[in-house]
Amino acid sequence: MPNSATASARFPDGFLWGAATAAHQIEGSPLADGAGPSIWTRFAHTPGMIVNGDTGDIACDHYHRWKQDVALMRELGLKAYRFSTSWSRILPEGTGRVNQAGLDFYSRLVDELLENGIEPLLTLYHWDLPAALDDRGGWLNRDIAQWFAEYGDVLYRALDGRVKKWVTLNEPWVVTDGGYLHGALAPGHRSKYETPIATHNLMRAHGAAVQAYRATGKHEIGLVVNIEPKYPASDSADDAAAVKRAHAYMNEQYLDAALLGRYPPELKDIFGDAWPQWPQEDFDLIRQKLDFIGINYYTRSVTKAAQSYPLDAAVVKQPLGTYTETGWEVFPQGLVDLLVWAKDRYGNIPTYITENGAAFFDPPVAEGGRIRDPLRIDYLQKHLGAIRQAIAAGCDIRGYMVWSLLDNMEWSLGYSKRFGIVHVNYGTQERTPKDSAHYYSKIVASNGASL
Ligand SMILES: OC[C@@H]1[C@@H](O)[C@H](O)[C@@H](O)c2[nH]c(CCc3ccccc3)c[n+]21
Repeated sequence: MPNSATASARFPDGFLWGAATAAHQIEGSPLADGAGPSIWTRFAHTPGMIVNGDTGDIACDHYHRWKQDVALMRELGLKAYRFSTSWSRILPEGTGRVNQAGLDFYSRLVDELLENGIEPLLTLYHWDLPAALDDRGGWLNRDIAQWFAEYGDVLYRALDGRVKKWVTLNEPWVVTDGGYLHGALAPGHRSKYETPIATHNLMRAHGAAVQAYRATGKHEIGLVVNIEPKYPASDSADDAAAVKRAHAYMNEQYLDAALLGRYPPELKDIFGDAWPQWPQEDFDLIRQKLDFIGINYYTRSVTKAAQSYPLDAAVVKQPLGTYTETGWEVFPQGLVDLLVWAKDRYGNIPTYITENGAAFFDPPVAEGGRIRDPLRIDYLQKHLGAIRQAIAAGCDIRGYMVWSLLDNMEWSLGYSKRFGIVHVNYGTQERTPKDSAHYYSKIVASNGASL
């Protein structure tokens, strides 16, 4: 809990306060103006994959309402906006022919952001792989490193300078664990052999895209990972070993590859004969100097040894814990612990909290358009306090992007979970700032002093 030192800590001048979204979750119109389908267009139209049969065909209709959404960000006083571009809007076949209408959409969005004093943070890949590339093996095909670099290069040449903070990948761990091991996310594979291959090609593609940026880009590029602290359920040796495996698998695997040029040794134990030995030149490609990292933090996992694949570990629900609608424990101390861990392991690289937020059941829009979401306000307050503690502990945290600006399509959970600080009525597409939006707006205006 905060002490006199941390309570007096403050957010540094110029701290970048913003909100985050992702293309497939808010845009809708996935095939408009020459865009090609992504694996999420396919996955959502595959019966049984998404709760209630929801799809991203309309979502928040941001593809048409982008100007009003930027005006909303302006009203909230946001300093930055983290969004992702849809690879298959830009390159409908994934490589080769550029769809100018797709590029124009993002160019107009960036100009509108800049005209409203909002800094764009652009994520190249937030899970929506072009279906045409999945047909060619997708993340299982080593050629994807060049395909991804080519895609990045198209955007760098079109937008660098207006966009000064670039992100290659959003959460490679989720892409592989969800898309290739457990199958809950597109492309819905379930293979312990494919998972490490997808991991390695994602990281090779990350490296190739950073290399391509260094050839023409004049600003900053980084990687976004989701990390989740693992705490032992007991002081038994088995639980300690389970924590070690879970921590290596989720928290160390991708940052070690990108920043240290190696995978944690536990991965070989975890995947056994499914863990390939990769050539050194792959790590030379993967390990590229980064200007920053993005950390997406939501919760922690109290972990015990248990029969499970591949970790032989299980999460232990906390009887006295507070949980969100997605079943994640509210545990802000975990953010402090992990930021300090990352500082010590990777040498205090500039860090943005690129996602943090919660889904709670929000009441319907009350008279006068008010939506009371006290649990989300409490969640944000506690986690912003944790960031302030981490800064006081010496972590170089440069900014915070709340997840999410808008209620949106929560992947396989469809529209059943609402993470937005702004409510979306999917029938009318009306946006209504929740109490948490007004709370966050004051935080931004006071650089966290009103926390
Ligand atoms: O689930 C809320 C958000 C998603 O809407 C974002 O697109 C994604 O970047 C994101 N990552 C996480 C944490 C990792 C995670 C994702 C999905 C399922 C379980 C854990 C939470 N979220």
